[in-house]
Amino acid sequence: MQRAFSGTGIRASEEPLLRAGQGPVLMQRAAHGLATEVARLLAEQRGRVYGARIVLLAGPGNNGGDALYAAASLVRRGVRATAVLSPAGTHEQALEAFRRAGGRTCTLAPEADAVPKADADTGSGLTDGDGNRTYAAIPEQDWLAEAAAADVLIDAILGTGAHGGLRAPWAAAVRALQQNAAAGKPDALVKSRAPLIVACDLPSGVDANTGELHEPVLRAALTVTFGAAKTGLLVPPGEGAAGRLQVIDIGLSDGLEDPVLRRLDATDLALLLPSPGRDDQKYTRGVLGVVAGSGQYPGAAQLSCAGALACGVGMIRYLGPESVGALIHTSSPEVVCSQGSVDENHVQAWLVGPGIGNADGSEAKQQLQRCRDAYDSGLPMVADAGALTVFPARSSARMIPHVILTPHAGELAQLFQRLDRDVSRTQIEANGMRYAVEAAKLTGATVLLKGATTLVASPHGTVFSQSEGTPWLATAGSGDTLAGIIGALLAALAAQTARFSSVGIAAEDRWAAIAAAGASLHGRAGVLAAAGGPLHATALATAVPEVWRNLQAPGPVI
Ligand SMILES: NC(=O)C1=CN([C@@H]2O[C@H](COP(=O)(O)OP(=O)(O)OC[C@H]3O[C@@H](n4cnc5c(N)ncnc54)[C@H](O)[C@@H]3O)[C@@H](O)[C@H]2O)[C@@H](O)CC1
Ligand SMILES: Nc1ncnc2c1ncn2[C@@H]1O[C@H](COP(=O)(O)OP(=O)(O)O)[C@@H](O)[C@H]1O
Ligand SMILES: [K+]
Repeated sequence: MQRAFSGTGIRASEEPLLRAGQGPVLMQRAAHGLATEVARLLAEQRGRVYGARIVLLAGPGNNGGDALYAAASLVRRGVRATAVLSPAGTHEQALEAFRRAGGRTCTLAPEADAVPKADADTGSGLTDGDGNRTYAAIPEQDWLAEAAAADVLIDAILGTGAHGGLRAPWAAAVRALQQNAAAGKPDALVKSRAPLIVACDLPSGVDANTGELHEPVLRAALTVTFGAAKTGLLVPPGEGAAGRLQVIDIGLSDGLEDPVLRRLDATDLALLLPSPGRDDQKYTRGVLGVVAGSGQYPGAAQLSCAGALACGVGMIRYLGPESVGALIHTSSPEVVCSQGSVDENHVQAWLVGPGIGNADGSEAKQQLQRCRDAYDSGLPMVADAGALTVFPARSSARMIPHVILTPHAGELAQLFQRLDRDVSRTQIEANGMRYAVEAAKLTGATVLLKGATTLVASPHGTVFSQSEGTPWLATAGSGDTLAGIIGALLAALAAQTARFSSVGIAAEDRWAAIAAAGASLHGRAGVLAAAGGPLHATALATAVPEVWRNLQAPGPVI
């Protein structure tokens, strides 16, 4: 399981080491990790490290220091490196090491434009191996051209010491880089693509604690982060700016306290996903009741049932209009369909809401009543789509973590409105974690906020984040399938607390873990079904069993 910590938490864990004079050692470990990852990237892209070109944007703090030390070691491997320095100052020892190695520098002008000044005491670009001036400066303005021609651009302007977004002159410098990239520079004759951006510790402008973006932010292909993952790198929208995440161990693990969030990995899924035992029969494996679909949206019911069936649910009891039941029977004859009431159906969990419509007709009213009855039954429940418009009706002082709400950002904004809290979709998209956590606290329910990174907040404060999917999942019916997957896992796993404790998840957090496992399976199924190309929701359920099989850890060879 991957764990993420707040930037402040990670800094606190560094404190005792810093007091013990270990700061330089930590920085060397960080720099070594960064240099190794950049070298790996260069080797992948170019076939070799020697002769590559990098530009680093080195801010005034330790973040810039990390990158300067890393670049110094890359220069010693034959990389041509140019550091753009902050007028506010630079980590002196790291700069010295960089210059000694033969790195080139220029310093941004303090005013709010991107025009840099060549370092005052250089000019001619000379280097000498043993004198004081062991570096060369680059002429004014040239750093932008140098950046465009580079193989890798290292963003080391701000790290965990950042307060807010980039200020002048860095903000202007980053905007200038972005404008160049948008205008199609660099010259295609020289280089076929823009430099790969590597963020040192985190992309500058991403809030390490919340994942909020303070623009301008350079979108990284790779983020090399030190000590542990910062929360902001595993939640939206920060994760989208960070690219691939590589965590470098710098020896902080002893000081790290409770993580802010967790991410289930393939091993966790293999341990958590249910598999039938010899003595099982269909009722013990979990029966899922489904209240979904309407004359207007029959497909949502079919997709939800298909998602649940793909997870090997013991049985589905479907409640809804006869016409929808007939359709479900055609695509999934194993589903038991009726028009009965919730009370008449014995199940382990309910999935309510996909495609029930919001019209006032008697059919929709009946479905909404079934949703309420399912809630009143006190059984574990997934409330999706249409059910989110009636539930929860009021802010609840009760803890109901067994109720899993699955809104996307727009639906969460509506939910907040019903709770007399004015939060817009845009605000939720800018800081998903804050609002998922707040919604879980307000409702007492488990809240799964859908998106490229899906967050699951338990009302007890635990947060999971999953991001295995593909943008191809943004297609109609994808969410219905997800609801079915989570419903099936809920029916099978709700009572199996031991399974969760075996992977370090408290019993009270198992509802959130079930939702997170569902999101992970759904994302993986999306990647498999899309295979790099388009995806339609029906293909998702079909892909789930193969994803599941691939997750199972190989058994012992007897
Ligand atoms: N503390 C440690 O023991 C270690 C720190 N490491 C590195 O050090 C970084 C943290 O270093 P620092 O605490 O020096 O902080 P930063 O390097 O993030 O930057 C702090 C400096 O930036 C300025 N600044 C803050 N916000 C700004 C803004 N919005 N616009 C412009 N300037 C701004 C501050 O005035 C300060 O001078 C980590 O991200 C990591 O890269 C690593 O070397 C590992 C060990
Ligand atoms: N850009 C994206 N990248 C990865 N997954 C996405 C992206 N956009 C949406 N998804 C996922 O696709 C699903 C869409 O659900 P939803 O919006 O409810 O669709 P629908 O209501 O049409 O079924 C969610 O699981 C969400 O996490
Ligand atoms: K950075």
